[in-house]
Order: sequence, then structure tokens, then C-alpha cells
Amino acid sequence: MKPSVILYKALPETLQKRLEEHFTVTQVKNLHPDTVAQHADAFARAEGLLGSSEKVDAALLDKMPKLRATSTVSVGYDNFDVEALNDRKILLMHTPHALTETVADTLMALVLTTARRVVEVAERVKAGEWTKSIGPDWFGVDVHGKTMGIVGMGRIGLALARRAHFGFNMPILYNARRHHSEAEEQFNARYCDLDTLLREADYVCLILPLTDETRHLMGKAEFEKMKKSAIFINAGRGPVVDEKALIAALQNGEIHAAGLDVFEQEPLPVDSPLLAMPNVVALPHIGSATHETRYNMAATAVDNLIAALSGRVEQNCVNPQVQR
Ligand SMILES: NC(=O)C1=CN([C@@H]2O[C@H](COP(=O)(O)OP(=O)(O)OC[C@H]3O[C@@H](n4cnc5c(N)ncnc54)[C@H](O)[C@@H]3O)[C@@H](O)[C@H]2O)C=CC1
Ligand SMILES: O=C(O)C(=O)CO
Repeated sequence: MKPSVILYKALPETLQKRLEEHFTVTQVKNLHPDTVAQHADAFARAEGLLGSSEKVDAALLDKMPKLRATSTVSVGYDNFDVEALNDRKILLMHTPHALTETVADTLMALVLTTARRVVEVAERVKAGEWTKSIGPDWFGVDVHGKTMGIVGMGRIGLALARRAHFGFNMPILYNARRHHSEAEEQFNARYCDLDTLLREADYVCLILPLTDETRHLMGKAEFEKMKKSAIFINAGRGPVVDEKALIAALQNGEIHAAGLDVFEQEPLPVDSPLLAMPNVVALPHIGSATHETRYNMAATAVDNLIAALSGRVEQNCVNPQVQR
């Protein structure tokens, strides 16, 4: 008999078929308690779980006593209670590598868009304001040759450093939990503490996971340390930034501009003060959102679940130590 799996995300047809070749699949629209109650038998039978962007906590796991593996279509796994998974010996699979280059492209796009005010001036053109040769009130600031500060030199941070170094000739400062010899040797990146990075960087780019340690890593005191001319970018997770402090820093002119792909609350409420600021570029969490990359992520997640439920976990596992 095929193992039972709960799928809580729509998959491309080819991948849905591949999943169904290996498993008996119950598709649900989300993991809300009402949905779980509606499909209680399927949840009780499920040995696998596949999807993204939903909370997977102890209360949900208690409804799935047979669960052996969960596979998220993302690299970040802050939605999961990893301790509760470990206690129950449930594998957690994710999709590093599949999205690294695409997310680094998004970070670079945010840097360029905020620096050159691309959204703002394009809107002025559409509004019919381009009536004569432009003056300094339409100018942006340079990216090439400026100092890039990267907070989080992991897979994506490294791909951003490559772009900054080779594409834009930027000196690079970085902060992470450890020194990264590849970044230092290949991209001439210099490790420094967060305070030094905040004081010296022209672009402060956050690409960090959300953990107890990183929650509100950027607050009032941190924004005060940044240069008034500096641009702040976040494409990691929203709660790494105290959004109220960011709004105040922008309102008080403590920093020049911000490019944001992630927010404390998503979707970003339409009355957020961030949306009224011309010097803020707000994106709807599109870091990995290209057709190619989203397909590759979903394919990786399907393969990850097949490997995990057949006891062949070699890569992409957050907690391999729980393997039975
Ligand atoms: N906006 C989006 O659509 C996307 C956002 N992300 C986010 O980006 C994060 C990073 O992804 P990867 O680079 O693949 O992860 P990774 O695990 O390769 O890198 C994480 C880096 O953060 C550093 N770090 C962790 N805690 C830290 C701390 N307290 N202080 C300083 N540095 C710290 C680590 O040392 C490492 O260098 C993901 O966890 C996810 O939250 C990832 C993909 C898409
Ligand atoms: O993979 C992740 O962690 C995302 O945020 C979406 O790609």
C-alpha cells in the first residue's frame, strides 16, 4: 500500500502526478484547524506532509500520529516547530540551492530599484510629469563602487556578494555566525561585527533566517547607527526587523531609503505607513518567485518527500539526526 500524504499547496500537473505515483494524496487548501477537522481521517493516516507558508506546530502534529516526514517548498523553515518535530522523530526537508541565485537577483533588484528610484520615477512618467529634461529632483545615487554590507553570508548572501563584487565592483563587508573563506578569498569580502557594518555600509542587505536570535535584530539603535545616506534592504524574514523602528528611521530621515520583500505581517496591510513613502520599494515576498525557480523548488520538495519516506535521506534535511 502506498503511504498517505497530505498536500497543502497546488503543484504543477507533472509534479502532482509524480507525487501520486508514490503516495495516496489528499489535497487540502490549508492547515487551518477547521480544514484539519474536515479531513480528520486523512490527517490521522498521513505519513507525509508537503506544502508551504503554513504554521506546523505541536497541535497540528498531534492530529497526525503517523507522520514521518514533512517537506516544505521553501528554504526557510521558521513556520515549523522543529523541537516538536524532533521529539516525534519527524524529518523536516527543505529546498536550499533551488532558489539561491533567484533570491540574490531579487536582492540586487531591490538595491538598484531603491538607489535609482526606478518605481518612483516610472510612476511620475506614467502620471505625465515628464514634461521637460529632468533635473536633480529625479536623480538617484550610484550603486557601483559603493560599500555593500551583507548580514547573513549563507548560500544567498554569497550569491549576492558575487554579484556585488564582479558586477558592481563594490567593496563588501559582511556579518554572519562564522567567517566565510569563499567570500573573503573570491569576493574580497571583509568580516566585521554588526555595528561596524551598519556604520560603514552604503547598502545594508539582510538575508537571514528568522530565529530567536535574529528576531528584531534591527531596531531603533541599529537604524541610528546607519549612515543617513544608507539604503536598507531586507529579503530574509520580516520579523528580523522591528518594522515600527524602520518606519520611524525613514520618517526621521535617519536612513535614505528601503527595499523590502518581507514584512512583519504578510500580506502587508494596505494602511502600512511604508506604502505612503516614495523612498520605499515594497515587494510581495517575490524573492524566489520566477516560473523556473518555483518549479524547481516544488520538484525538489516532491523528491525530498519521496526520499524521506523511503528512508533515503542524503540531502536537504534540516534534522537528519532523527532518522529512524
Ligand atoms: N524573500 C524570499 O522569498 C526568501 C527569503 N529567504 C530567507 O533567507 C534566509 C537565508 O537563506 P540561505 O542563504 O539559503 O540560508 P543559509 O542557512 O545558507 O544562510 C544563513 C546565514 O545567516 C547567518 N546567520 C544566522 N543567524 C545569524 C545571526 N544571529 N547573526 C548573523 N548571522 C546569522 C548564518 O551564519 C548564515 O551565514 C532563509 O532562511 C529565508 O528566511 C530565502 C529564500 C527566499
Ligand atoms: O524559500 C523561502 O524561504 C521563501 O521565503 C520563499 O521562497
